[in-house]
Amino acid sequence: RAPRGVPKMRRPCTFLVLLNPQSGKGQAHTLFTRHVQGILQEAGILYTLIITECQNHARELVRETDLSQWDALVIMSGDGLLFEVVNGLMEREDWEEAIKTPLGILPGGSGNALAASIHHYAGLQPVTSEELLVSCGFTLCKGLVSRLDLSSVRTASGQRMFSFLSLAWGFVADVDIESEKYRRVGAARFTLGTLVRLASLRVYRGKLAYLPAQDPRGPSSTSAQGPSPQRGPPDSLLAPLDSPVPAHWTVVTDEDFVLVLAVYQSHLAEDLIAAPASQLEDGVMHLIYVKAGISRTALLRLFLAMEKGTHLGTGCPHVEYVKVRALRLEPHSPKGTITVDGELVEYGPVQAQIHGSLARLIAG
Ligand SMILES: Nc1ncnc2c1ncn2[C@@H]1O[C@H](COP(=O)(O)OP(=O)(O)OP(=O)(O)O)[C@@H](O)[C@H]1O
Repeated sequence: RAPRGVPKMRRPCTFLVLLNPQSGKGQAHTLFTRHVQGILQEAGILYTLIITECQNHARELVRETDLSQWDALVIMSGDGLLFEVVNGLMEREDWEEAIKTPLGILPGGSGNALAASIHHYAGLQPVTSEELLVSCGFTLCKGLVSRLDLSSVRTASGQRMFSFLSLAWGFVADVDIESEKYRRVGAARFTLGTLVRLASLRVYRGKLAYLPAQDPRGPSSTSAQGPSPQRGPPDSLLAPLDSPVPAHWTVVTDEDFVLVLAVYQSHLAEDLIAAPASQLEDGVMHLIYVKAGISRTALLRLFLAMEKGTHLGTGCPHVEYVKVRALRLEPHSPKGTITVDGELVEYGPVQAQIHGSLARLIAG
């Protein structure tokens, strides 16, 4: 039975499953057939399976399709394909309705942060790989639909995207992108990437400012808002990127960082619990930043503790953690990497604000 207040999907129901055959170790289709197909059939769930052929295939498909045919859109891949689907839905004229289509995730990638987060939110013992896939398969069959926060991210060229997972700059973003070449080793790619990056640890210069979630003035909007969006809700907390941040924001005095990470789910990967306190619809971004001066050993210890989600309680003086509703990052380093949901985006000034409960997700 569904807990009180949690909507359950009607039966029989029909899913559109979008599967990226290249995700993770390139075995997503086999994994789906072996571990998920049978569970869905036994649960009486009908589905149409579409194998994505290239980048943006899923994005274009959900932008154009008649969504009334489907009770849910299910993504079997890493987090990158879900990022495409979320943005495809937000690009539609009927975005407000479209983004309420229940989404489901089946881990087929090497990171699988959202899948691991859903498993964690259900209070289950941590599992990885195929066990996580089976757990997510059962979650889909239960069909309990939760609300999901999305963050609106804006870059200097005026690009706007919607993100369900993270915004990263510095160490984490570098590891995410540099470790793509090790994707064949699966989730271990991040451990490998972390060790390689630790050997060439560097400092990232820039300015960071944020609107704390506990703003005593309450959820105030700014008077100098950015351009009104064509699609999606207005970013009422953000000033234009070429203007100063609103006066009541907190401006971080340090300008030398090792990493800046805003995460809105508990997990950053199957075995990295970056924000253990995070929930699907807590209406905040969990901002974690590490100031320059941290030793390699301390940083390694931090990542090892992150595997258990205990890193924020280690008392490391270089680590700061704050819940925010909006933030702005202005890198000074001429070159660098910024990722949104693990995907590379335009490098330069970037800002984001959380939009609580905008999307829907099948979770436990
Ligand atoms: N058939 C395909 N061939 C190549 N790329 C594809 C295909 N289908 C989707 N893509 C693209 O692959 C990218 C990576 O997908 P995704 O992040 O879901 O998997 P992954 O990279 O294996 O997972 P993870 O991020 O967990 O490592 C996405 O940007 C997606 O658009």
